[in-house]
Amino acid sequence: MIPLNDELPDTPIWNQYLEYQRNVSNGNGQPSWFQSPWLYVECYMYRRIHEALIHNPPIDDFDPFMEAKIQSFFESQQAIIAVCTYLQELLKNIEDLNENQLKEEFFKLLQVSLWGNRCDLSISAGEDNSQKSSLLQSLNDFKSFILVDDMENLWSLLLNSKKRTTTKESITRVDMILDNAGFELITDLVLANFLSSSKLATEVHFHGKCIPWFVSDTTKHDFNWTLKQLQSANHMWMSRCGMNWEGNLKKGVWVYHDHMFWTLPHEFSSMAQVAPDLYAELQKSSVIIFKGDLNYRKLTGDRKWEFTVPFHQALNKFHPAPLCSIRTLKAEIQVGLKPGQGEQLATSESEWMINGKYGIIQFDASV
Ligand SMILES: O=P(O)(O)OC[C@@]1(O)O[C@H](CO)[C@@H](O)[C@@H]1O
Ligand SMILES: [Mn+2]
Repeated sequence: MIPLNDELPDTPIWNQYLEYQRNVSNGNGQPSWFQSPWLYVECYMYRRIHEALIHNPPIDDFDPFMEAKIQSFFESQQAIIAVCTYLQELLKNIEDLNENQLKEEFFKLLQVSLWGNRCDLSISAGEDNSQKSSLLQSLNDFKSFILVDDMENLWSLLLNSKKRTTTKESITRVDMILDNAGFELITDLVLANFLSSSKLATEVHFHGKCIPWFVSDTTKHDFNWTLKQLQSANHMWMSRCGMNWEGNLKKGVWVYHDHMFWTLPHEFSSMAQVAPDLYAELQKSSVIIFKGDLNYRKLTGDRKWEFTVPFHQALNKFHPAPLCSIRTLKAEIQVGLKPGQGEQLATSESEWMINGKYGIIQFDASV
């Protein structure tokens, strides 16, 4: 690993982090691909690709993963139509739903967003990994693969907040730390639309990446491209979604943010120190939803925790607001399991932590 040699705002932070890695390697030589922590070297690789491009105008804003992301979007077309159609049908009578019905729909869309996280192009090394079938019919079959299910906690928080939101001024703000573009992003936007339309949230703030990242992660360009694509689709409900979502952004009930911290190698327990402005922004949130596996690795510091360690402990004092991780398991890290749960899974399925078949919706309330 060598220092970065470009002039981006995050360059000094990356180079300081390299120094830090040199110091912690305890004289075991230079930080390097096979010796240094995987989280660091993997992030570094994506940042080095970006550096190579930065040095080569006019392709300095080229996204080498754009083609794969676009292809994956089109390959998921049928599944996208299915969720957009489901949402639009649901919105027709959302005002008439009672509390239980609303909760049932919320749980469904949370699970769709969870399984949407299977579609990531980093784990498949850029190969096709799109959603081919409609997820909605399969949710019951997948239920037993949810290893930690804190959907009730998330629901109670949002419902209580909605009940308090009687005056016009009170705000329920949901922040979504986005992961992959393509089908997963659509499922996140569908969930956000449901939250806004049911008034479970008065504001939704999305957070994307500043540079191409882990192949399929959402950049501002991907976000805008997706909305335009939906709008111009030859399908009524897809295009309705695209129109409404752009409308929400224009009205300011939805806000898109990016911050360089999301493309640094740091674990989130360093955020308050490394990016105090972002930490302060997240403190305004009623609940933060972290999508995906990489965010889970950064939430827990990518450490080899015992499976039964409480999520709160693994967060290592990262508590800007109540938060919830929604991820399918693709990296060998998991906390907050019941005693024996992890060991049992390991005996029946050696790849349970890395094959994306299992998922969690894991909540931490305390600030
Ligand atoms: O964050 P995501 O999109 O859910 O997953 C990203 C990911 O596939 O990338 C790495 C492999 O390259 C793993 O850490 C992780 O499983
Ligand atoms: Mn990703």
